[in-house]
Amino acid sequence: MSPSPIHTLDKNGVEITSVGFNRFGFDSEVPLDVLRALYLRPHYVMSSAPNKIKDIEAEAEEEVQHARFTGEHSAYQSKSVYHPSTGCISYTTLSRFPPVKLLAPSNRKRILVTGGAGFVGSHLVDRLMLLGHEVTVIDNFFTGSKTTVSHWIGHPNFEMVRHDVVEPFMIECDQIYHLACPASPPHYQFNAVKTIKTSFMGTLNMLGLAKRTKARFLISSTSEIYGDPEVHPQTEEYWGHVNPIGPRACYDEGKRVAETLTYGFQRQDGVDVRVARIFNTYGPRSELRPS
Ligand SMILES: O=C(O)[C@H]1O[C@H](OP(=O)(O)OP(=O)(O)OC[C@H]2O[C@@H](n3ccc(=O)[nH]c3=O)[C@H](O)[C@@H]2O)[C@H](O)[C@@H](O)[C@@H]1O
Repeated sequence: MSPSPIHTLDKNGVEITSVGFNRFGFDSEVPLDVLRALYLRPHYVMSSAPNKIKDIEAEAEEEVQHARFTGEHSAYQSKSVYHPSTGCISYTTLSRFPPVKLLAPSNRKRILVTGGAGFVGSHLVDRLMLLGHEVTVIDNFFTGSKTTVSHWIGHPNFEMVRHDVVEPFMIECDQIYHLACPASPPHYQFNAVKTIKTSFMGTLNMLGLAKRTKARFLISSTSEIYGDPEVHPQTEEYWGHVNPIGPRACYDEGKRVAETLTYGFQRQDGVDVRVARIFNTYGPRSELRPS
């Protein structure tokens, strides 16, 4: 038999079922059991016992006790469970997230990922989140989709902003991964001027941010900077063979100028930079069409 619900009485012995008031056209009345559902359950839980049966029993008992105060509103609260054996912490709000490492604040980086809703970006976001960092994604969703990172939305370490990198973006961060750019021929040729503007202005804005915040900066470049190469395989010393006015130039030359900017900021301003020239990639979340 489940324990009887808890009733709170006022000084006249009348049960209190709500707080706030509804008068003068202003309604601030909230049922008490809804409020209790939000604040009564312990938010932070330590779990050292991998014993599943014990955990399930303890959780069931907690549910019963919680339901005595909260009636039908028992599932409204977030919870954080720390597992000392793996050093991970699981956060639960209304949905449950994969466990991420619990890092000491000094090891936890504030990381900005531009283009983080895209194919490569979303896998990077997964990795950084699982490692326990704080990740902010900015993306204009031109080719990316919120669904690629929707499993992190609501997580306390995750933020997503709809923003076009051609406009400046101000944030305090320790690292910047700059991936925002249309990457497949139909996408980058859709608006060639915008593509090269994104590469140039976007990279300039992100390098400016890296300079101001002293953030480490990585840009995802491309094997296309080699153009139509005369050397196979291409080594980093090879400078490429690019047609500057051809239909692919907006992407190829855009990434080349982005690399030039990146090394310019390194030489002039001491920005800590990395360039990753990505060759053809595919996998889960990539589009099922040739690119
Ligand atoms: O292989 C490569 O060379 C490319 O790899 C990735 O591109 P990928 O993940 O394959 O492509 P998408 O899935 O289209 O991701 C690009 C992301 O940038 C975003 N984006 C695009 C254009 C723009 O102006 N702003 C912007 O935020 C898109 O919405 C998308 O989320 C990198 O994001 C590119 O910078 C890199 O050039």
